[in-house]
Amino acid sequence: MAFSGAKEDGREVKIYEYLDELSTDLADYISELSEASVKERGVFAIALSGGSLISLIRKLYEAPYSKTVDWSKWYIFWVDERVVAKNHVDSNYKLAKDGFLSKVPIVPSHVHSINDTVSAEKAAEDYEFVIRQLVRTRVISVSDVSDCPKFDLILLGMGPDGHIASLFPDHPILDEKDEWVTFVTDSPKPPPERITFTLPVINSASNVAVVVTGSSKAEAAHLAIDDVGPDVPSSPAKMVQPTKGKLIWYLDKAAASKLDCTKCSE
Ligand SMILES: O=C(O)[C@H](O)[C@@H](O)[C@H](O)[C@H](O)COP(=O)(O)O
Repeated sequence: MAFSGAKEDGREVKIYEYLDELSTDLADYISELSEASVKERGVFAIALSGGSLISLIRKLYEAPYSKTVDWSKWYIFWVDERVVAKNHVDSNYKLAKDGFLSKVPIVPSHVHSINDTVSAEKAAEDYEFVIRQLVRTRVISVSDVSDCPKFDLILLGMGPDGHIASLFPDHPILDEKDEWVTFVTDSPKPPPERITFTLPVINSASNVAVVVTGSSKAEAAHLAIDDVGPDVPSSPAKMVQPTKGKLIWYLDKAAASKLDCTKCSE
């Protein structure tokens, strides 16, 4: 690892020279959280994003994790999903299924994808309903500071504009306080129709990891992580501030190249 540092607010920033190293560390981190959560609650509720994240968690289906992780206790959710059929090339479910879920023995009934036969609005409503049922049975824990679900782990990617999940800069849903899952029909990143967890849900998680690679994300990473003052473009990624949970940024050197830290280029 090139650099790992903790910020005053408890956030951790990890920067890697090689993607392979980042992927191994990420797999270590996820398997440790899974073990701790299974020990404490008997289950592990994890929410995935789309994009490059899925290939960056690939080490999880290799040894030793493929054998040591208790896959039967995993429950899978999506932080955001594109409103397309599950077999569509744009589907985050398909991406995760082809690139991860089909390679590990997760119980099919523990995989909670969206209803792909309805409108974005209805899909968001249905997904929130599913999550509410699972909060009731404590498959998903509940936050003791908000009434929000408390996922054991939320994995996020970030776009070059600083978006996370399907929460885009300056979009009114960044202010959503009541819904757990909402929808957009005007996403600047195609496809336009998506459902997404809201910030209160993301910030109620026990653990959040933002995994970012590539130089196109360097400026957005700087704006989200560094103390840049108020007069800067809106950054949804900067609004990821778990109330009680732990936040870790996993960056490669290119994505970290504009961070204000002296040791980052070591
Ligand atoms: O469905 C989506 O589009 C994603 O969930 C989205 O939030 C993604 O995580 C970022 O856009 C980063 O994607 P990349 O890592 O591929 O740049």
